Amino acid sequence: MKIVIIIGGSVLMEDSNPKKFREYAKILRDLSKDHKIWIVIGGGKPAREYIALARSLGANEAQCDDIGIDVTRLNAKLLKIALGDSAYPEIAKNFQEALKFSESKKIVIMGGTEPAHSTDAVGAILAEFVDADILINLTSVDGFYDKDPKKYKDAKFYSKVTISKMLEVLDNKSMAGTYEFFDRTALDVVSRSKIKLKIANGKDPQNLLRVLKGEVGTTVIPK
Ligand SMILES: Nc1ncnc2c1ncn2[C@@H]1O[C@H](COP(=O)(O)OP(=O)(O)OP(=O)(O)O)[C@@H](O)[C@H]1O
Ligand SMILES: O=c1ccn([C@@H]2O[C@H](COP(=O)(O)O)[C@@H](O)[C@H]2O)c(=O)[nH]1
Repeated sequence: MKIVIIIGGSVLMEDSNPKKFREYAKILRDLSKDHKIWIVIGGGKPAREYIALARSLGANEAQCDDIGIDVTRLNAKLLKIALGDSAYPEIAKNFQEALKFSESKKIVIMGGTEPAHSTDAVGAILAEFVDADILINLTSVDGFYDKDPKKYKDAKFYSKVTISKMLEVLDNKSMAGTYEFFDRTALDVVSRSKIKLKIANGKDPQNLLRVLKGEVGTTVIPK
């Protein structure tokens, strides 16, 4: 299978813990023996901090996004180091490179590409570009809820959800560093190409294997 995996910065950069990187590296190495793997890494807290500082120094939104992209690529380099020989030695800067690098049979890693969307959109476009069989988004919550579960204790979990329901519920902001959960550009791409998308909690790296078996997370129905 061709698998594109988005690992949120909220997951990988949560506590600057090398154990998390090593655990992911082991699972990804094993998976790559049987599947073609592309990884997209988000920015997390470090990206928000850099963006906030840039904004307070007078940067415009595109410049703030550009700073965010740099941080996602820095995070991507950390995973590349953890993966060692199993990873392609360069971080892909665009989709053409991601496809070309995958001819090496190594795991290909990306961060952001250009301003005005999040790494969720990068993952969705990459999945479209390489004709992936599945797109997996590993984030800091168990999947989609009818409202933000970090703000509302009574939020209801959805094991299956349509894109139109997600668009109804999500408050999709479009300022640098504020794209939450799964951004609108990403949802549009998933919808137009009917990409098989699953969203799960990546804080436990083993969930990557569980989500592939359909044991955890939310399955997004492209309607
Ligand atoms: N309806 C919802 N269902 C689930 N989570 C939601 C919802 N609305 C808002 N959220 C919030 O979305 C957040 C998940 O996105 P977040 O931007 O934190 O992570 P990420 O994309 O995994 O990482 P990063 O953006 O840091 O790379 C969670 O913090 C959650 O509280
Ligand atoms: O292709 C991209 C990817 C990211 N950005 C900017 O970086 C931050 C951090 O990425 P997250 O996916 O939110 O972790 C994002 O909020 C954007 O400001 C971008 O512009 N383009």
